[in-house]
Amino acid sequence: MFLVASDYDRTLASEKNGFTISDEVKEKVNEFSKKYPFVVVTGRERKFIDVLAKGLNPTAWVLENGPLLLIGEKEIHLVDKDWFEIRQSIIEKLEKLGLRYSVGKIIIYLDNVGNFSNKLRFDCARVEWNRNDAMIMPKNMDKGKGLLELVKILNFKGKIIAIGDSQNDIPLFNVADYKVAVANALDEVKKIADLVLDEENGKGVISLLEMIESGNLFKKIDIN
Ligand SMILES: O=C(O)COP(=O)(O)O
Repeated sequence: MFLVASDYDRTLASEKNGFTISDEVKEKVNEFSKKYPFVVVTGRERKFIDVLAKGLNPTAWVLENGPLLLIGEKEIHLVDKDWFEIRQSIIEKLEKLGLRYSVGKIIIYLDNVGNFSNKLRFDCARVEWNRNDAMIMPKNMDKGKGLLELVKILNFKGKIIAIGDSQNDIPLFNVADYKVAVANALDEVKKIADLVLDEENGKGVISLLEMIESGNLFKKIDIN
């Protein structure tokens, strides 16, 4: 038994299409998800996914980089109440720094703030990067922790195959049994992957799913 956990931006969907998922990738994932568990593990908020990935029906979602699970219409928030006080104090600091941010149901997003990385450090929160964009989130949370909570809820006990491209996928790779990087992944992600695909973005995901369905992946690895 295995489960596929896939990142969204620059993995399922490409920047070229403004991160809207292509029909080809959508159809493949929807068909695959009827046979095997397939989870999208993304930094994105639900409101963007509802538009960009309209019609995509994976087994479940891990959103906001870990703390928000979506199974069917059931939303589960993995967060302590005191986080919202902490979040408010961080927002005040961001205001003082004059940085533009947006707030999800749980986490804070900042785009294009690579130059501020040394100012974006907090004792009471974790800052996760996706290239130049930052996400500020509860300290004990990341994509890997969110996925492990989901797996418990689904009562899934098999192996995890993860696919991704960026820094925030590294904690996801850390909980996976087999790690796959798309061709457009950052070098630091490719370095720790078990398999680096020749194809970029959604084409990479399709080729991984085809390798699984044909049994070719399991000739290379013992994951069953
Ligand atoms: O950074 C984001 O908002 C989403 O990115 P991800 O799907 O690559 O995690």
